[in-house]
Amino acid sequence: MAKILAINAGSSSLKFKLFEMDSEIVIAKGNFERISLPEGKISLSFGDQKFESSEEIKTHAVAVERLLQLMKKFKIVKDFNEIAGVGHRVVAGGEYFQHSVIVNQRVIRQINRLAEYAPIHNPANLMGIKAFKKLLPHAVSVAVFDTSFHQTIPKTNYLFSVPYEWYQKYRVRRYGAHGTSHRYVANEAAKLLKQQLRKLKLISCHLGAGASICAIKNGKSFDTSMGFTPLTGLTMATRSGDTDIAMVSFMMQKLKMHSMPEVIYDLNKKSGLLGISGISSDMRDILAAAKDNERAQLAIDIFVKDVVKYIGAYAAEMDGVDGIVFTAGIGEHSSEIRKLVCQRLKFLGIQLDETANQISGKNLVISTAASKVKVMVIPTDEELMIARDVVDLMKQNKSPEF
Ligand SMILES: Nc1ncnc2c1ncn2[C@@H]1O[C@H](COP(=O)(O)OP(=O)(O)O)[C@@H](O)[C@H]1O
Ligand SMILES: CC(=O)OP(=O)(O)O
Ligand SMILES: [Mg+2]
Repeated sequence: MAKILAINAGSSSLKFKLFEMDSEIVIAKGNFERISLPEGKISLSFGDQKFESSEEIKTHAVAVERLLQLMKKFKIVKDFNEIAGVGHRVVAGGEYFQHSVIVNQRVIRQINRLAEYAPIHNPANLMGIKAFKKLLPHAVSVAVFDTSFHQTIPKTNYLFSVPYEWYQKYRVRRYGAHGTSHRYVANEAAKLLKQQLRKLKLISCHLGAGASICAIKNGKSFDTSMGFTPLTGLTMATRSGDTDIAMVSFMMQKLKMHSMPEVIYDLNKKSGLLGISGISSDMRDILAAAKDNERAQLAIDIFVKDVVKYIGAYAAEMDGVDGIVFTAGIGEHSSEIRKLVCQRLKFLGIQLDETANQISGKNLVISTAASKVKVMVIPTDEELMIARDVVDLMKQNKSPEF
């Protein structure tokens, strides 16, 4: 038995869970939301106690600092040395990290090198790793990569149609992201449907601030919407999703920018829901404004269209689909977006159960019994997957705690 901390830094959030392992009991959990937006939100729960606060959270570094402060203040652990292992989500592992690993100096250097593969994520992930290594030097530190699950994608689906040498020499290819989440919900979906995962064709829609869709065939990632970096695929909170990259040099000239990365920064940080609506990157703000704001409505319409487009494409690629899963911030909580998507999937024989669709944050089938494809809401649990990987690695390394 040991206490394991799982840290999940997303683009707009920092989530954590403290587990008692192997029992998987959650001792404490929390979410730092709306990082770098007005009205940041902190919510923690531990035992029967709760703490909530609205405060500005400028960066992920501020969130980590505040988390440590609150853990001390509320004595979430009596002594930090009780924590035997800390697992961190790392978005990009390239082809280098096919599985989770124990972090050492070499791993830190490699994650740093891979920052170009996830420029707005890997640096925040690394900052978390370093902060906790400093605080808990004796705990085993583990990196769990978003890209690992997608290593099963066949070449036809991961290669871009660019000179083949780009892949051979420089490993330019589709890596995808959110793999830990897609892997988790696929397993839960099979349980919910009481079927064997290896016999199912699933489409997992991870719709958060970052959003990606994954075609999962026989339990394995078969295709996914994110590309070389997490910039492509769907319209996201601040990311453009699919675009024509020829616009990059064109816009560099028009905006009198000095380098391509400046334009790519705008595609990562000023585009998507924020870029279209002009009001916010947060779907909650956009839904609230849409009634009398044409551009907010347009942002919703484009987001929904993208989700529908990828579901259609992946159903075609897999030659059918048995189940569609909605997960992550928008997918778990917005019945409105789920309804808008499902209304446009009637051609697949999908029928939404409007009452079931009111669910938020709980595993549930939200399609009717007659629906040809089962639609599900499954709250993701990247933190649990991270904690399990930490324990597995600790056992392999014969850590005394296990
Ligand atoms: N009730 C809700 N309705 C619509 N969108 C929501 C709701 N709750 C959360 N969201 C959206 O979910 C996003 C955060 O998703 P999450 O998966 O937690 O983020 P991250 O990508 O940072 O991990 C927010 O940007 C917000 O737009
Ligand atoms: C990869 C990615 O987009 O992650 P997040 O959704 O947490 O921003
Ligand atoms: Mg996330």
